[in-house]
Amino acid sequence: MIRAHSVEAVRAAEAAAMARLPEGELMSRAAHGLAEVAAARLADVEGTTVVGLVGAGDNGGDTLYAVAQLAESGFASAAVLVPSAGRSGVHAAGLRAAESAGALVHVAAEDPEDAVEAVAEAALVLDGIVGIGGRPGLRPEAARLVDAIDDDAWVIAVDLASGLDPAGESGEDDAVWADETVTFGTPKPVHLLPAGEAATGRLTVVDIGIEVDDVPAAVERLTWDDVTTLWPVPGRGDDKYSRGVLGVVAGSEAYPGAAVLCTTAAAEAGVGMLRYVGTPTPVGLVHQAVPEAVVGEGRVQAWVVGPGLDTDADDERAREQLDAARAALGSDLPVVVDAGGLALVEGRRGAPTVLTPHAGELARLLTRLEGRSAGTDDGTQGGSGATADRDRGERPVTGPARGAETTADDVKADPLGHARRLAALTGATVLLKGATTLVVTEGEPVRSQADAPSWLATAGAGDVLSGVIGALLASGLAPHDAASLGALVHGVAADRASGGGPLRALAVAHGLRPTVRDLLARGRSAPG
Ligand SMILES: NC(=O)C1=CN([C@@H]2O[C@H](COP(=O)(O)OP(=O)(O)OC[C@H]3O[C@@H](n4cnc5c(N)ncnc54)[C@H](OP(=O)(O)O)[C@@H]3O)[C@@H](O)[C@H]2O)[C@@H](O)CC1
Ligand SMILES: Nc1ncnc2c1ncn2[C@@H]1O[C@H](COP(=O)(O)OP(=O)(O)O)[C@@H](O)[C@H]1O
Ligand SMILES: [K+]
Repeated sequence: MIRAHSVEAVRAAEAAAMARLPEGELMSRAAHGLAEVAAARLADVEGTTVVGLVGAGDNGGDTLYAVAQLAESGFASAAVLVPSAGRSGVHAAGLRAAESAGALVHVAAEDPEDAVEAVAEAALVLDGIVGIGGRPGLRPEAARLVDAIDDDAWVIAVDLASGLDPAGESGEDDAVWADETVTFGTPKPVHLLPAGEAATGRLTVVDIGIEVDDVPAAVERLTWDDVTTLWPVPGRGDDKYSRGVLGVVAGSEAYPGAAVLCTTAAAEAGVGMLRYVGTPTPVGLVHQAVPEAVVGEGRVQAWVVGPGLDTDADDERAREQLDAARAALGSDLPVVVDAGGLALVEGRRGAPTVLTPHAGELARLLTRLEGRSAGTDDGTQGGSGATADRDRGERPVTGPARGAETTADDVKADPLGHARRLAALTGATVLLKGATTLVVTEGEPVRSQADAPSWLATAGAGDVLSGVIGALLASGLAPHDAASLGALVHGVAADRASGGGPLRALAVAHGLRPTVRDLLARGRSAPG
């Protein structure tokens, strides 16, 4: 698992490490790791010129020491000092080190044209304008230099791409766009969250000796190794019932295919048994495509409610299906709620729940639920029950006044904030789908998965995801694990099925079995 820590947690760990290490040791380790990555990359791009953009804080200090090391190694190295205070505005000892190693120094405040020219000529740029002490956005003098970076230059962000919000909460257009980020000690939330992930590029963590293993993460990302740990593997004593039965209420006369995709995915994910509840057309299709499924209600351990469900249909069979959907939501069993099922969500359920909206569905659900709670005194429905947990880097749930409309664009501009609002309002695990899929459960570190190719943005892919998560819930996984593990495996299956080319949802579903098999085999063959 990749674990990212809040700025506050990093500062505390840094203070603890500094108390037991000689002065300057942490920065020296950071700069050394940075310079090694930079030297390797200069070899890759066959470049010789490196420029460090140096800001006012320790991020600039790291960069100056790295520039010094690169100069000593024989690269044509320069430091461009960004602050308006010039030389006196940057890390003094770092500047001395760079100069005595033979690096050129360009002071933007004294000769802006010369500084721009130096930046434009670099094959490799180290962005050391700001790190975890930075406020989002770039000041004009910094932006001018960043604009001068050659399109072909390789950009390494020092700790994080300057201009991004280190907490990854707010999106920021005015930031460095890095090919690569070299961070220190532990990843920061911005590296894993939609607001900063794209501008972060490839991420390397340099071990500088700060200890965060026992510190709660703000954001987590499951990796392939976690499949071995978390995936429910049957034992000798198991039978189909003990492994977990999944009930699926999905598909309709209008959208019958969703039932096939969802049940196929659950079967491919290896669920113990499947029960399917639907109207005649999807029932016929599920019979054909998934002969393993049993049609009709019965005892189950978890439900999937909603893929392809038509909540407007009102013939008798559709009404029966909707009754089954409402009964599942009203039960004390775990439920994955997707698509049409989201329209049936009335607030908090008293049982494990995973809501799997995309941005538009999340916006509609928030608008409806917040509208309903407008003017009531019920704090649990309005989101005011959420508290800040600074250790986890979480912030209080904030948002527009209750009852205001939320749009899909609002959600896309702040996916994490909106997923948190829905989680606070419903008490459910909220899985917000997208290129980066967020899984938010109150009291848990956010999980952020980015395993899928963009080809996965195709109709029906969400129906497949709900089937995988349902299978995991039925086997007894907690909602937070089921949702994030489901997203990981769904993304990896998609990546393999795509192989760089087009993808259809059914191919993702059929790719699940070999994907899980290979990920489990990988764990078995891992050393140790
Ligand atoms: N933690 C660790 O274990 C270790 C941390 N290390 C390193 O320290 C870094 C943190 O250093 P830091 O605390 O000095 O803050 P930093 O990010 O350099 O920025 C603050 C300065 O920037 C300025 N400024 C702010 N916003 C701005 C903006 N938008 N645009 C322009 N300027 C802006 C602000 O000036 P102000 O505006 O307040 O006058 C202030 O002077 C960390 O990221 C890592 O690289 C390593 O050395 C090893 C161990
Ligand atoms: N740009 C993207 N890159 C990777 N995955 C994506 C991207 N956009 C969407 N996805 C994924 O594709 C799936 C789409 O699901 P959804 O929107 O519910 O489709 P449908 O409702 O048609 O089944 C989700 O798993 C989502 O995370
Ligand atoms: K930086």
